Amino acid sequence: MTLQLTRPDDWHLHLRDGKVLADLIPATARCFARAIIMPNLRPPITSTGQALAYRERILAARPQGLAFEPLMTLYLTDNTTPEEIARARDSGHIYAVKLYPAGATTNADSGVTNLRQRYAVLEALQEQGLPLLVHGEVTDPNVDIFDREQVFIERHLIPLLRDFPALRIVLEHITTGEAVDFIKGAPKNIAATITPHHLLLNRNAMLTGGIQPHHYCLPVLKREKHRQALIAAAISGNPKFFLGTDSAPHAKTAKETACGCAGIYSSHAALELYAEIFEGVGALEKLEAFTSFHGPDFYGLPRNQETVTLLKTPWRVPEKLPFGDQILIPLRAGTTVAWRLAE
Ligand SMILES: NC(=O)N[C@@H](CC(=O)O)C(=O)O
Ligand SMILES: [Zn+2]
Ligand SMILES: [Zn+2]
Repeated sequence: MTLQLTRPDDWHLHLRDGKVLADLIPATARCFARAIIMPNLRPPITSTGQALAYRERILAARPQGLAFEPLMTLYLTDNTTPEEIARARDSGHIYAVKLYPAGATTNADSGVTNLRQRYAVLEALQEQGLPLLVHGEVTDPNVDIFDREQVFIERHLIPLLRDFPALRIVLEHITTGEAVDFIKGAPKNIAATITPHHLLLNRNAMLTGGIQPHHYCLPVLKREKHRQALIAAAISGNPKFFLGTDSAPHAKTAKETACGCAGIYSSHAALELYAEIFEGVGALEKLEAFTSFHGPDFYGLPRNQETVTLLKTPWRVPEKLPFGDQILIPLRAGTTVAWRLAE
């Protein structure tokens, strides 16, 4: 059995920087034509100049003969100016601005401390037509970690929509039924990405049989009923939901330690795993729109012209992958994946 799809794009990717770029890019470039490159480096990508330099480093590490195009983003801080947003827009290479509530996730300590004080910059985004990508979790220590997405929607996202009705917003890596319902009911300038891991796993995968650090990510995995709601959204054909892997590699040593960091690496098998999920619920005919149409349509970019082919050829995911001087443990390490991308 084979499946032909318009070449997809990854609308949420962490490529990191430095030596590891050369290890990471091939897995994405073999499959995806473009990817939104998240800016949460250390230090973060906060200026147009930094984003353009980072883009050059990515292009330099790109394997020969692969046409992969990185779509750059800026990291919103308390110091981002409206002028920087205009510069970003004019550069032609920056496609969005990322909001990390300060401290919400990996490398988010330079994030926004008070959204209400950033209204001049949000105004500029709305005017320039650049989407705001949101890590949608509150950091309030009094809010249970499993509720942080839902509370973010109530406290921050709903007021944001009201105050900036023309701003395009992507609620990244949604994890709850509440987020699905919110997105479905929101105006058409609001969309969401869904990761393979949140479609495949519930929180048992992180907390049974001993703690499973390679299944720890943010927003944290949720209950089964939320996973079911995400699957229903992904296969619904609703153009507000599209592919974003949030593939977020960390060295094995940084995951398998006290205070291990958040992030799951999936680029090595991302499209294959989405196919597995859609096939599992008898919805393969809905896969292409989710992987290849809804994202570019939302961003106002052309859909890709070429196609990719998935073969029903089971293969075994390696136990580990190279990551600069270190190694990383990929999602589904050592297990079989049913679909394989044709070379
Ligand atoms: N998703 C994660 O758990 N981690 C991401 C950051 C993010 O996307 O929130 C990372 O950069 O490692
Ligand atoms: Zn995030
Ligand atoms: Zn991410």
